[in-house]
Parts: sequence; C-alpha cells; structure tokens
Amino acid sequence: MSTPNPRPDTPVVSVRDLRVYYGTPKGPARAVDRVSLDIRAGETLGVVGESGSGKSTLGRGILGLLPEGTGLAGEVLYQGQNLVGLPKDELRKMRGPELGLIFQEPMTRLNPLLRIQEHFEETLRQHHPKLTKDEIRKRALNALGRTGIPPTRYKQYPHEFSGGMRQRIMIALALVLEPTLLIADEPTTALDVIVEAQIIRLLADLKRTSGTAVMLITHNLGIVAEACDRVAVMYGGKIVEEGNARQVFADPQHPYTRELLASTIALETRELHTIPGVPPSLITPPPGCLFHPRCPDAMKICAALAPPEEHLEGRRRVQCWRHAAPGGIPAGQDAPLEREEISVASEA
Ligand SMILES: Nc1ncnc2c1ncn2[C@@H]1O[C@H](COP(=O)(O)OP(=O)(O)OP(=O)(O)O)[C@@H](O)[C@H]1O
Repeated sequence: MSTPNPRPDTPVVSVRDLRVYYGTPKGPARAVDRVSLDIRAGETLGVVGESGSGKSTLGRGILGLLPEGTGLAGEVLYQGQNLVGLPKDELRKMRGPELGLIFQEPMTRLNPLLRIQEHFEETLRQHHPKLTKDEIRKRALNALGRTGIPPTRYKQYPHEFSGGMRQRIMIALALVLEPTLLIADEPTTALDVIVEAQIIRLLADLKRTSGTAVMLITHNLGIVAEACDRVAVMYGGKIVEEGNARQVFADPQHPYTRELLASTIALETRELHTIPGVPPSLITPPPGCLFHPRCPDAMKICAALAPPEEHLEGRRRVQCWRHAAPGGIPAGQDAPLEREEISVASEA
C-alpha cells in the first residue's frame, strides 16, 4: 500500500534543480537543465512542449529510469527522501506501490504469454506477498472495473484486446497498487479520440478519488486543458512557464507558450501557424534565452544573458526577460533584437 502523504499541503514530490545529461559523441546533451517543480496530492501537472524539449527525460529522471551512463544531478524529494542517488534496487521496490508509471506502447509492456489475471497476480504478489488469490482477484477486478474492463475478460490474453483496451489494462495495473505519484507519458498517443477521452476522464477521477499526484506528459494541449490543474511548459530542457492551467492558457506570459498555443489553435482551425525556426541544440545551445532566436519579442539582452525566473501571483512563474523586475535590464538592452541579429544568433 502506498504511504499516505502526512500533510496534504506539502508536495508529494519536489524536484529541485534537476539536470539530466545524455552522453553523445559531440558532447553532453542537456535534455533536462535545472528543472524545479512540485506536485501535491490530488494534483495533476501537465508537461507540454515541442518534440525533443525533454518531457520524457524529465519523467524518467524523476523515476530513475534513465539509460546506463546518463548524467543525473539535483534532487527529487519524494516525501522527504531524495531519489537521486538512491540504490537501484531500492528505487525498483518503490516503483509500483509508490511511484507508478504509464507509458505508451502497451503491447510491449504486457507479456503475450500471460493472461490478464496472471499480470495482476504477478504485480500484486511482488509488492504484497501476503495477499490471497481471492484478495488479488477482488483488487484486480476493482481496478479493471474503474478502467471500464468487465470481469468476464479477466482470463483473456493481451492479444484478445484492442489497443485502447490494452492501454486501459496497463493503467489498471498501475492503479491496482495505488501509487502516491503517477507519471503518465503520452498515455493516449495512438489511441482514437473516444478512448483518449475515456482515459483522460479516468486519470481525472483517479486524483479525485485517491489523491494521487499525477504528472501527465503530452503533446496535446487540449488534454491538459481538460485534465490538468497545472501546466509546465518545457523548452530546450527548461521549464519556461508554469502555473494554473486555466490561467496559463487564458493569458500566457512566455512568448513560447503563446506561440505553442497559437500553433495548436491553428491545427484545430486548419489555419497555418507554426513557430518559425527550430528547437535549440541541447549540445551547443544558443547564448542567452534559448528561445531568443525564434522569439517575436526578443530584446538585445535576450541574446546575451539567460533570463531570471520571475514568480508571479498565484504559484505562477516565468523565465523571460520581459518579466524582469524594474531596473533589471541594463540601459539600452531592452531595445528589440534586430532581425539580422536574430538570424545570426540562430546560425550560431
Ligand atoms: N538515450 C539518449 N541519448 C542521447 N540523447 C537522447 C537520448 N534520449 C533522448 N535524447 C535526446 O534528449 C532530448 C529530449 O528527449 P525527450 O524524449 O525527453 O523529449 P520529449 O520532449 O519527450 O520528446 P517527444 O515529445 O518527441 O517524446 C532530445 O533531443 C533527444 O534526442
């Protein structure tokens, strides 16, 4: 059984200054660069950003599921304990009952030779060896029921289910252990929109009924608007804006968030709006703000110095020079970045 959070207002997980560097032949790629965030009990944090911005790496870094040799530094405080540097077998024991995870591609995670029943038996016995077969069945059917899978299918094999059903089984397998923190990485990619809506509803129910803290990694801003309390926007391995999801969507404070939202709306209305330029190199990032080569609001200082993180009202923060405190930008540095300077910077 998961450990109850002793104080509901204290975060279930606090990530501080997390850095994840992948070794590449050209040097380290800073896939997650000094990320801090908190998730409280019963809260769902959506993590959004373009492909390659470091979303999955952040989720895997929190759970200690990175390839051998990956550089990991900073803190992941889970109920007061730092998971960074914890021995692998201790982390493995926590995965499941404390730290749940759901990935896409359910077929690669379910064993085709085992019935659904056996999957539940294996999962539950591993963490609760004293449970009887009857208790396991009861818990499993309850978790399956919550995901809309009838008890009549308990003895079937994975190949007898559709992709959406298999994903629900994966979610049920995560839920049955009642994790305190659940990280769901693109859980609905490759599913049709109806199944997607069911799964999102399920995740929303989960936090309401069991107080699980959820991190939902997705490309889909519509899902975040529907299912998340808070949203963190990632760009080039950093969280550039974070806050209440409604407030961020209604009134984005970072130019990147604004552009990301505009490109999503454009997709829905079939207009053409893409963010010009390409995401930054994580090996040789541009100087200053990582977004400055693509930013329509860039000022001179943006090409020279990384922006400070400013805390706005209501647990909201943004890393953008436009929000610097009065007097924070040296004279003349707030002039618009010339176009020529923009293109030079983006070639750098
Ligand atoms: N094992 C690895 N070795 C080297 N680089 C990697 C490795 N895994 C990921 N990367 C790089 O790290 C960066 C972040 O990748 P990550 O998968 O975390 O991004 P993402 O935002 O989740 O992208 P997507 O939305 O496409 O899943 C990318 O530039 C990616 O190429």
